[in-house]
Amino acid sequence: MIPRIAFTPGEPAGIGPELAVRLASSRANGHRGPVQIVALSDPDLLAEAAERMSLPLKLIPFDPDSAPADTPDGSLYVQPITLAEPATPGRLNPANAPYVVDTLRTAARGCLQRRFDALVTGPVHKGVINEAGIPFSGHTELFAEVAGVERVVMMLAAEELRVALVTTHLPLKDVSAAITSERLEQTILVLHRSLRDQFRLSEPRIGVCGLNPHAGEGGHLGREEIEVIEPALDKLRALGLHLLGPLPADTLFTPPQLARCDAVLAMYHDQGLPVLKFKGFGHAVNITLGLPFIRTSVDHGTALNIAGQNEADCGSLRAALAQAVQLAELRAL
Ligand SMILES: NC(=O)c1ccc[n+]([C@@H]2O[C@H](COP(=O)([O-])OP(=O)(O)OC[C@H]3O[C@@H](n4cnc5c(N)ncnc54)[C@H](O)[C@@H]3O)[C@@H](O)[C@H]2O)c1
Ligand SMILES: N[C@H](C(=O)O)[C@H](O)COP(=O)(O)O
Repeated sequence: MIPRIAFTPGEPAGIGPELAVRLASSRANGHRGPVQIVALSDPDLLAEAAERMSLPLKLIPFDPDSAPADTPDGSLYVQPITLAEPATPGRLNPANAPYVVDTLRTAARGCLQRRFDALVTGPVHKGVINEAGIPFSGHTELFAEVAGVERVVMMLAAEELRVALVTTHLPLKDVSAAITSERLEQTILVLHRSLRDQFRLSEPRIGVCGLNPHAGEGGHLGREEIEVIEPALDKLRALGLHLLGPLPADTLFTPPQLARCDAVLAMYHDQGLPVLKFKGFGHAVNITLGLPFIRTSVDHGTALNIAGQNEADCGSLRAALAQAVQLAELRAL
């Protein structure tokens, strides 16, 4: 099998175009087997990035009706989507936001139609997309909408650590109300199923963080653990799931507790992701669980401060590609 992977380089003024060029030129450091990488992008954007970086880049028109073929070194297949205006590295332009969203929607639809075996995404800038008048909180939420799936789960993985989130991109003041029994149960079931079926862990062990300091200190520092989290965990334990917690996050993220878990479930974005990124920034992978297609992504943002300067590190993108290929190969078994 030669996996056919859709790749969206993301925000055109960010480091995505450079990462695409670097991926083409040094793919051997990531996934080593044959793989067809199809960039959904403006070809001129990629060609300009390659020229700035003094690296060769051959863009091969993608033919969806041809058999999957390996990507030669220094090349990418391309499905062209045209920018509204030329992009300048480091300078956000809301006029190009519809282009970014178009690349994501087109790639996701291609996956749903089985035209691609998986999707790897580069970084987008959520702010500029909203400034353009397009409500957007992240890839995760957009792909759930395109696929018509009610509950997906964001999980980032680095080395031995996997961190999944109950809530994703929402203001901190809204987190408590968003953590309902129903949402928690659905999230844990999606995570459990993915660890078992996609990551081949026969009896996944999930460590669950509390929401409040010291997991609520017996109700003296918040009651969400008593009223929402513990009842949901009890219900799922009765179904046979191996769940640890709710434990205070600063206890669960210690080596002895982590050794007891295959994944940690954090209640909100900045409870879990800083730990994960401290452990693995630069080679961690963001994986959306619960979609009807495989989607992986980089662990970093658009890095506007270094865009166009040939400084962007491609480690996380390579890891995201390797993870997507591995999941696609496992699915094909
Ligand atoms: N996968 C995604 O689409 C994704 C992920 C995270 C953040 N974002 C978005 O990116 C935008 C900017 O976010 P931010 O500034 O908080 O985070 P950022 O990751 O863009 O930058 C944080 C720091 O890390 C550096 N950095 C990031 N990636 C790098 C790379 N590959 N090589 C070398 N250095 C790198 C940057 O230069 C910067 O100093 C926001 O709009 C945010 O929402 C998108
Ligand atoms: N929460 C992610 C992170 O901090 O790395 C990032 O914003 C990307 O999320 P999406 O894949 O949903 O865009």
